[in-house]
Formats: sequence, C-alpha cells, structure tokens
Amino acid sequence: MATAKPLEDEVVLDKNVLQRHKKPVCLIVLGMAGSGKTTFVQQLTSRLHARKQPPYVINLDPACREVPYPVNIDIRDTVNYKEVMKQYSLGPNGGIVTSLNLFATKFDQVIKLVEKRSTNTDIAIFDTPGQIEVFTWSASGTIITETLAALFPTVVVYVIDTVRSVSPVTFMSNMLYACSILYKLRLPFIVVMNKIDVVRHDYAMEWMTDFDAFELALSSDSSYNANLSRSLSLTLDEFYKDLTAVGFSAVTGEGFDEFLAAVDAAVVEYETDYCPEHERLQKLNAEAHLKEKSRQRNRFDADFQEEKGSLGISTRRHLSHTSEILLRNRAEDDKIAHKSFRNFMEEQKKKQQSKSNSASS
Ligand SMILES: Nc1nc2c(ncn2[C@@H]2O[C@H](COP(=O)(O)OP(=O)(O)OP(=O)(O)O)[C@@H](O)[C@H]2O)c(=O)[nH]1
Repeated sequence: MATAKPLEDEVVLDKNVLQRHKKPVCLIVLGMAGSGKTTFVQQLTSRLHARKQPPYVINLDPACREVPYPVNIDIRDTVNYKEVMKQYSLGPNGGIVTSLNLFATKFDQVIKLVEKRSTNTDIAIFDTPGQIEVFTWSASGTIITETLAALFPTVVVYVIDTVRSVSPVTFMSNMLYACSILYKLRLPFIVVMNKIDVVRHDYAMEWMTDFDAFELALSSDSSYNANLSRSLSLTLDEFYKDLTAVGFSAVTGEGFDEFLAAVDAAVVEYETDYCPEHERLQKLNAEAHLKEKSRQRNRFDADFQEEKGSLGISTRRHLSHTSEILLRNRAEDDKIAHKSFRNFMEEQKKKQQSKSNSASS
C-alpha cells in the first residue's frame, strides 16, 4: 500500500504541486454521509488561504443548509433543490439527482470559470452531496467527473470516518465502496482517513497490509457478514497494494502536508497513467466511430443500389401509367371543350336567324 510521505521542505512541495501545472488540480471530495467531507474542505481551504494559495471551491451539494467555507461556485445559486422537489414531485434523493442533472447542463460555464482562474489558482475543490451514490452512480456525476478529468489533472479524494470504521465489517463496506468508485472512475485516488484526532488510523493501515491482523479483528465474529469480509479482504489485496491512504483530522488539520504530498503524487499518476490511457481510449473510440460510420455508409450505398434497381422499373411503370391517364384526360377535356364550343356556335347561329326573320317580317 502506498502512503504519501510528507516532504521535509514545504517550499519544495509547493513548487512540485503548484508550479508544474498551468491548470489547477481538481480534487473531487467523496465520502459517506457524516464522514467529514465538508469539514475536510473547510480545513483544506483555510490552510491554503493561510498560505496565500486560495483554492477555487465549488459546492455541488444542493441540499446542504450552509457552507462553512468561502465558496466560489455554489450549486444552490443555480438550482433551488426544494423547488425542484416540489415541481417534479420528487423525494429528497430524487431532488438532489435532478438538481445535479440540471446543474450538469451548465457545467461548461463552471469549466470556463475554473479555466479563467488557472493563472492564480492551483487547486480547485469540489464538495459533493452526502448521499454518495447520488454523485458516483448518476449520469451527472459521471459527466462532471469525466469533463474535469479530460481538461484538468483530477484526483478523487475519498473521505473515511476512522471512528466508525473500527468495526472490521464497516471498514470492509467502506473499502468495497472505495474500490468500486476507483474502478468506475479510474482516476488517481486518495483515501483520507479522517478524524484521527479521535481514533488513530494505524489499525486501518495494518488491516490493509496484513491479512492476519484483519482476520484476528474478525475472529470473535462468526456472522455471515464477517465471513464475507474475511474473503473480501483477500480479494481486495491487489486494490490495497496501489492505494494511497493518509491520516487526517479535519478539525485540527493534522495530516495536511502528507495530504498535499499525496496530491502531488496523484497528479504525477494522472499524467503518466490516466492521460495516456485516456488518449488511447479516445483514439480507440474515434477509430470505432469511423468504422461504424463507414459501415453505415456502405450499408446505405448497398441498400440504395438495390432500391434504385427495383424502384427504376416501378417508377417507369408508374410514370407511363400516369402519363397515359393524363393524355386520356386531356383528350376528354378537348372533346368536351370542342362540343360545348359547337353548341355555343349553334345557339348563336339560331339567335342570329330568329333576329333576321323578325326583321324581314
Ligand atoms: N473529531 C472530529 N470530528 C470531525 C472531523 N471531521 C468532521 N467531524 C465532525 O463530523 C460531523 C460530520 O462532518 P461533516 O463535515 O458535516 O460531514 P459530511 O461528510 O460533509 O456530511 P454530509 O454533508 O452529511 O455528507 C460533524 O459533526 C463534524 O464536526 C474530524 O476530523 N474530527
């Protein structure tokens, strides 16, 4: 398992993280409700401000009552979550999803604003809704994450409550969730073990590196959940190996330097692993798109040729039939016109004759 080592010289760290990129590093903060995401963002923001490196902060939680940090973009200024619930007759979670969807349609404007700050902001922080699945498994969450990752160095920060995770089964649930997000987003990932001012995170670090220690923690539990956690722990071994985890206290700020070092390493990972993979996938997508386009064109051409053949005969038949009718109609019309003209002339003749008869008598 990778743990970020705090650098001794803070100035060197700042140069590494903050000067290598012309674009800000985007941190997407995720975590279960109550894990401490908002307090974490608050702590991070105030420390960065104290260093005269104010971050650009975006709140993506439409349902939060108040934001305890200076926020640059707030979803609540764009979407009224309660109004959305009322208008679409939705419950709280549906309201959050729909609000996020509405906000995602304007995300290009957020991107422009973050880009504008590129010269004087090194970190952009995105605080997400407490209902984690609303962001991680929604279309808007995916759109937001993928758009950011395509344009900026982007890192997922997964906040875990160290106090609640002392139970091995809860710890395993949290890790499974982290694993599923990592494999879904495939972005550099940092696990922040929060609240270390209450419970140190050493136990969790040990469980991730030593299966026997985790097994021992579960030994008194013979429930189905415990057995499942035991076998899952073996399965997650590979995941743990590449995972970066840092202890943090969102209340005291302990772990801040270690966290920044982890961000620095994650940005390198973004450049060396994510970007080439992203480009490779984009190339593959473009190739597949071209292939599909040419397949459709060939199919259209083939269908057109086929139709042209059969349509030619029927069209000719149709045309000759139509012209026959037209010719027949015109002849009929001529006949009628001719007859009525003859009648008219006859009548005129009769009128003329009767006039001359009366004049002579
Ligand atoms: N002792 C201690 N308490 C913390 C820490 N971080 C957060 N808390 C407390 O944990 C509770 C939840 O914190 P929040 O920051 O609101 O958590 P959240 O994940 O944003 O919660 P949601 O918005 O519901 O998702 C609050 O009472 C915080 O004061 C920490 O590092 N140490």
